[in-house]
Amino acid sequence: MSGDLQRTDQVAESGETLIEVENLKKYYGGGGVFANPSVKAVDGVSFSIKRGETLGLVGESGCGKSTLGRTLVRLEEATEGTISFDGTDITTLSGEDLKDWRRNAQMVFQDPESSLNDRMTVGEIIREPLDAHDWKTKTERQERVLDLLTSVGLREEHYYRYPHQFSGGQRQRVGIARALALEPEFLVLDEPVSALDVSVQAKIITLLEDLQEEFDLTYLFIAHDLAVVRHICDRVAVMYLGKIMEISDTEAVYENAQNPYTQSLLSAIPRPDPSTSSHRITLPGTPPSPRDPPTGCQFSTRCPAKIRPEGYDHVGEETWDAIERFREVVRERSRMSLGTVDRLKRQLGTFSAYDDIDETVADLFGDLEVPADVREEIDAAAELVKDGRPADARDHLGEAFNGVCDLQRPDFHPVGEHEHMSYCHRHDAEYEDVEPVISRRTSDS
Ligand SMILES: Nc1ncnc2c1ncn2[C@@H]1O[C@H](COP(=O)(O)OP(=O)(O)OP(=O)(O)O)[C@@H](O)[C@H]1O
Repeated sequence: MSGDLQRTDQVAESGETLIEVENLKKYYGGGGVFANPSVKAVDGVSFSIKRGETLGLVGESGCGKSTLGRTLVRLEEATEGTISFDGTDITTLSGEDLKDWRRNAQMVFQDPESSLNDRMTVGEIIREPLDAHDWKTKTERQERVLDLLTSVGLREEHYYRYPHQFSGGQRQRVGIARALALEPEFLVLDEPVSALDVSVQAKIITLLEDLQEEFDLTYLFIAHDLAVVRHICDRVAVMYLGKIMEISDTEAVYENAQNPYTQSLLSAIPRPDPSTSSHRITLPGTPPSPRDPPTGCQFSTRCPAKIRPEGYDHVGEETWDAIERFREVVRERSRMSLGTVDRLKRQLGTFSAYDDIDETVADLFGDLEVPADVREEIDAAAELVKDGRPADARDHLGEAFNGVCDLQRPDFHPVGEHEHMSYCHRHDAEYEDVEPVISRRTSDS
């Protein structure tokens, strides 16, 4: 861990920004009268990466990590926003300018199995980008490939072998050598070790760290594995449904998370020191579809610290929790056509047992004390569902129970030293802080 701290200090000392991302969006599809709504894979993110640092990007599957990484290296066109690389907005580059810039930013993919062309030798694979960019002479390219093979811990004689003759770890070394061929400054490492055995993972991580030092590289490190991220990254960004929820120095995020989503993610990791306080937070339901994200905070449908609207102080925590779950059921019903009911029931897991809405209501509220005003709204919504109008039921519940988290996008608030930022309404002075709310709600359950 001391090595990590040292590295953070070095980066902080240099402090020069290499990449500055402003309000970046990447939407897929949409457009046209009959098209489905677009998939909002990345939905307005802003952050920067300093030269020489490793920024980790974590979050559940489908939250937009790969799309963000691919957009940063222009494998995807941004829908909106800017990516300034060393002061130049690269979202508008085209032709020769784009080709020239591409040398600077490369990507290493998760699956070394499928990302390497099995009909080419390892040497050809690594040489390909050099050929494509007409890099120096043929002999110099050959020499460059031999140097790269050594740099990534392979041997010169591997030049004439084929990827299928290699182990997963060796193939990933080839992928890394190829990414380094044109001497880039920036690498997006998209789950570079997730497909490898644990013992091999450590070797590849060490290699990436050594290469970073040797070639002065800047990394965006995308990962599911929070332990790996903690080890290798100087700073971490936490993503949910296309949005960055929190970003700061790695230790600040792991030891002093401010955002309810980050706290939920981290609460799932067993802590080495059981004496430190932590609450296990179990998130209800599944993330909403990026085609139909919530109007307010992206995390509002599952947030353990969600702000209640005024006028409901008389409702107990458990009853309020049941209201939120009921809203989730109705929301899901409003999204599906009748033909997809069965598929949805299977997907919804805990909600799958509820064949009709009365049973759902009985199951969620049966044992609870439900004030009359709440009961009235729930019953009215249940009637609308029975009438085959789940969208009206959803709107009815919205009018009754929507609060600021449902209705408004939060700001990205500074929440501590080292440019620690978090996306949550609770950082507004008028609301109670995240921590006491979560500890109260999780100790009640
Ligand atoms: N080419 C595409 N066309 C349409 N939708 C896409 C496309 N690529 C990704 N998506 C959608 O965008 C969303 C974000 O996907 P993305 O792969 O970026 O997430 P991720 O966090 O990297 O997930 P994973 O960890 O599983 O790779 C998902 O809903 C995905 O289905």
